[in-house]
Amino acid sequence: MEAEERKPCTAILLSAGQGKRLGADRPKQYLEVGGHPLIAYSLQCLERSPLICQIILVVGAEDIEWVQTRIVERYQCSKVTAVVPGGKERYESVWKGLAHVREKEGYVLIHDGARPFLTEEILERGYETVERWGACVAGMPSKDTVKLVGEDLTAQTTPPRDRVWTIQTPQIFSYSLIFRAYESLLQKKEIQVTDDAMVVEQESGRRVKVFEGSYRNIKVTTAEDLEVADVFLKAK
Ligand SMILES: Nc1ccn([C@@H]2O[C@H](COP(=O)(O)OP(=O)(O)OP(=O)(O)O)[C@@H](O)[C@H]2O)c(=O)n1
Ligand SMILES: C[C@](O)(CO)[C@H](O)COP(=O)(O)O
Repeated sequence: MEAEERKPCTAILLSAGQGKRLGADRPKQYLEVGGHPLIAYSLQCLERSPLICQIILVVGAEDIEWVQTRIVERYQCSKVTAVVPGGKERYESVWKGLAHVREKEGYVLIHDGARPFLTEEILERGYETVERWGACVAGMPSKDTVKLVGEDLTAQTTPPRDRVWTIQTPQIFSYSLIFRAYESLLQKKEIQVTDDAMVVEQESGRRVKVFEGSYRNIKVTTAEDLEVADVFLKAK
């Protein structure tokens, strides 16, 4: 399909986390790895992609100015139309980003700024999937056996491994679906969600399709992940 026939897709790049599990002196997405801040890698991939029309960067309130000059201007990201403050939890940051989407007839792609290895191939696969399903997430088959474990740390059940996928970002939805799902979520008193697909599953009952991400598309969460990211970047 020609690019001009395609619906516009807005990216929300999440960068308002504090990186507590990594415990560096600043949020992990701003640590320099391979000569650039981690956030710069996925940001540049989104900037270059013909599939993305607008980028919304959601950052800590205290980092807005720094991100504007040291990231957006340094990497000449002309698609970034808004650098906005996030919330305490990831879902709050997504909600704040959704308020700045211009193309309400199109798609919204949500990506973790702490996942530096986004590629055009992943974006292509995601876009093709969202065109068919309206809601999709990147994932990969689990290489390990997964067990649900009780509070006493005894194994309770072992789901068949060929049905277990670990879920990544990007997660892509039609704007109306994700906006309504988040609007409904935020009415709740108790909120326990760890990704955007969960919000859609819970609040709309819609099935979310999983498409192939990449085993390289890791999220930098702990210090070991930073070492892995460094190795991947050196191999590039
Ligand atoms: N309130 C939050 C929390 C997370 N994120 C973003 O969501 C992504 C995935 O979150 P995670 O790895 O959990 O990052 P942190 O919240 O920073 O990590 P931690 O839980 O260790 O503090 C990251 O790009 C992070 O910046 C966000 O925008 N707003
Ligand atoms: C959205 C996500 O990256 C999918 O793997 C993940 O759930 C984020 O979780 P975290 O608790 O913010 O690390």
